[in-house]
This record gives sequence, structure tokens and C-alpha cells, in this order.
Amino acid sequence: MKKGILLVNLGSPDSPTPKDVKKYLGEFLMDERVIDIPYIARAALVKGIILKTRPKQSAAAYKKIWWNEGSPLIVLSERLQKKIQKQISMPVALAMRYGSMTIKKGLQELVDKGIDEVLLFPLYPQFAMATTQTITVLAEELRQQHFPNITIESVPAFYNKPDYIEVLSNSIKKHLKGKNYEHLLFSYHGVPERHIRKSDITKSHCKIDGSCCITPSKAHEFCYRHQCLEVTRLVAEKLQLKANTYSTSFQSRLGFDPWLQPYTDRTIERLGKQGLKNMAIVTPAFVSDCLETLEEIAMEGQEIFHEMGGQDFTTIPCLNDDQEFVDLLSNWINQWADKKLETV
Ligand SMILES: C=CC1=C(C)c2cc3[nH]c(cc4nc(cc5[nH]c(cc1n2)c(C)c5CCC(=O)O)C(CCC(=O)O)=C4C)c(C)c3C=C
Ligand SMILES: [Fe+2]
Ligand SMILES: [Fe+2]
Repeated sequence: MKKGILLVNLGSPDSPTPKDVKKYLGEFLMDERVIDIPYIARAALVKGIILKTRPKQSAAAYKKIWWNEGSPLIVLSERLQKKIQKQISMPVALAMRYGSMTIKKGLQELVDKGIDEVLLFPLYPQFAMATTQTITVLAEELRQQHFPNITIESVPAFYNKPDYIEVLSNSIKKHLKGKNYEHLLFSYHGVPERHIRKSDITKSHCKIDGSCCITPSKAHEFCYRHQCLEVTRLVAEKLQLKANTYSTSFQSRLGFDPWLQPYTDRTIERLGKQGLKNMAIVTPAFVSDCLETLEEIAMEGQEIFHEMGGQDFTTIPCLNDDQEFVDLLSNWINQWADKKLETV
């Protein structure tokens, strides 16, 4: 058996034009684990409504953050992959769940190098059906259809691993050094509340109330809300943050269903209205900076804070290709090769 690694991130359009954004959003939003309603209703909503207006609006947002080398999310994921590859003797490939850098191409690249034992590594600290699960399900379908002679093991959500919490905390500390911030907001990508209930393996635990996510339960292995709240709690503990100087919120909601709350934009607004002058924001649901961090948080979020009278708005970069993060992932990959990493 010969081992190889496939890192997988979300993906981006090929270019920030309405045409390419429409193609990308069409694939993304037609995923039954992203917009989880019956096919006919999903097609009517996505093709009949969202894709009529959103591509133009999203393309304008993508244009604001696009780099000469391409989409920040793709470029940063490639930098991460290259740095890991330098430290690992096994082949490390990179794929995206949506867009041109498909998981099928990533698996083919590894198979062409003689690999028959693959470690699938979804680049998401927390589990969500719209992220981790859609990657593992698709990879298994592709294996059955095109690569029946390989095995695939996946890295589960790593939100509470002490070494991950340490790397994230160190990064936050590094970027806040010398900053006089009054509040640190942990902003995670939101999901519709319905996704949390669907992923509840006990079918009764997740009530999305004040206490379910802090009451021990088997459901937490797949509860995105619990896993986000845990990252905040563990980092706050590690950095010895004082109560009321930090909080959690959820960003990027789409449509009219209830999504996880509190919402980030309203939280920034409230903090500004309360008279806060300096705040910092970290986005631990994203491994690589992307549209949602560079535009929605660093640009729109900052604008809201300033409009409310706030002055200093510090956005902490994602872990991206931070050397400590590269070392952490390389270490886990080596542990897998030595059969010491827990996989699914
Ligand atoms: C129903 C819609 C969506 C769900 C559920 C969702 C979950 C989810 N997404 C991420 C990570 C990213 N999302 C990004 C962009 C993005 N997300 C949605 C919708 C849902 N996401 C849309 C429509 C878009 C496109 C941009 C827009 O039009 O606003 C990105 C950025 C991609 C990039 O190219 O930079 C990331 C990353 C997570 C982690 C998540 C659930 C936990
Ligand atoms: Fe998203
Ligand atoms: Fe819960």
C-alpha cells in the first residue's frame, strides 16, 4: 500500500465575473447538504430566484478581494499544501468541493502517483453537513465509481484538539500583541438551525437553546453549534480572557430561515452602540481567508463598527499558511502514517 493525502477546502469561482460566479454558486447551492430541501424546490429557489440576482452582487464583492494570483481562498490553500508537502514524504494533493479543482481530479492525481491509501483531510475545524459531510460523502461516491481499488480514511473535525487550540490561541495572541482591544468577537460561518437538528444523531438533544450545547451528549460529535462554542470556550481559557470581554456570533446567513444566532453584523452594531471604541474579530470556522472574512468581516464589519462610532477594528487573519499550523497538520499526517491518528 502507498499512502497519500488529499486536502479539501470549499472552493471559489474561476474569476470574479458574474458568469463564473453563477456557475460556481449553481454547483454550491444545488448541493443537497447546503440547501437541504427537496430537489424540485431547491432548483426553483436556486435557479429561479438566487441565480437571477446573486451572481452580480457576489461578483462585485469577489472583485474587491481578488488577488493577482487568483481567489485568496485558493491561493492560501495552495500555499498551505506546498508548505506541508515540503515537510511530508508522502504526496499531498489539494482539491476543492466546488469549482474547477474537483475532488475527482485530486484523487486521480494521487492514483496516478501509485497511491492506494488516501487520507482525506477536510479543511474545517468544526463538523457541518454543508462542509465536512458533503466532502466525505462525495469522496466515497467517487471512490466507488472511479477508484474502487483505493481506501479512503477521513480526518474528523478537530475543533477541540489541544494542539489545534494552542496554535489558534498563539495566532490570536500574536495578532493582538500591543493592541488595546475591549472585546474579542469569535465569528463563525452560520448554518440554518435546521442543519443542527438534522445532524443530531440522538434525534432529541439539539434544541438550540441556552443549555443543550453545554450539556454533554453524543450529539456533539456532529453538532456544529456545540463545536463552535467549544472553540471559543477553549481559546478563552487558554488566553485567560476575562468574562464579558469576548463572545460568539454567526455570520453569512442567506435566505429567510432562522440561522444560528446571534448574528455577527448585529453583534458588531450592538457593540458599537454600547460605546465600544476598539474591538477585534477572529473567524475560526475558516482555515483560509476568503470572501467571508476579507469582505464581509474586514470591510463590511468594519464599516458597521465605524458607523456606530467605533474606532479600531482589528481582524485576525485565518491560520492560512502560518508555520505553526503547517507543523500541526504535518504532524497529524505523520501520526496517520504511523496509525496513531483517529480517523473515520
Ligand atoms: C445555504 C447556504 C450556505 C450554507 C449552509 C453555508 C455553510 C458554510 N459555508 C462555509 C464556508 C464558506 N462559505 C463561503 C461562501 C458562501 N457561502 C454561501 C452559502 C452557504 N454557506 C454562499 C452563497 C457563499 C458565496 C458567496 C456569497 O454569495 O455570499 C466561503 C467563501 C468562498 C470564497 O470563494 O471565498 C466559505 C469559505 C462554512 C464553513 C459553512 C458551514 C459551516
Ligand atoms: Fe458559506
Ligand atoms: Fe446543542
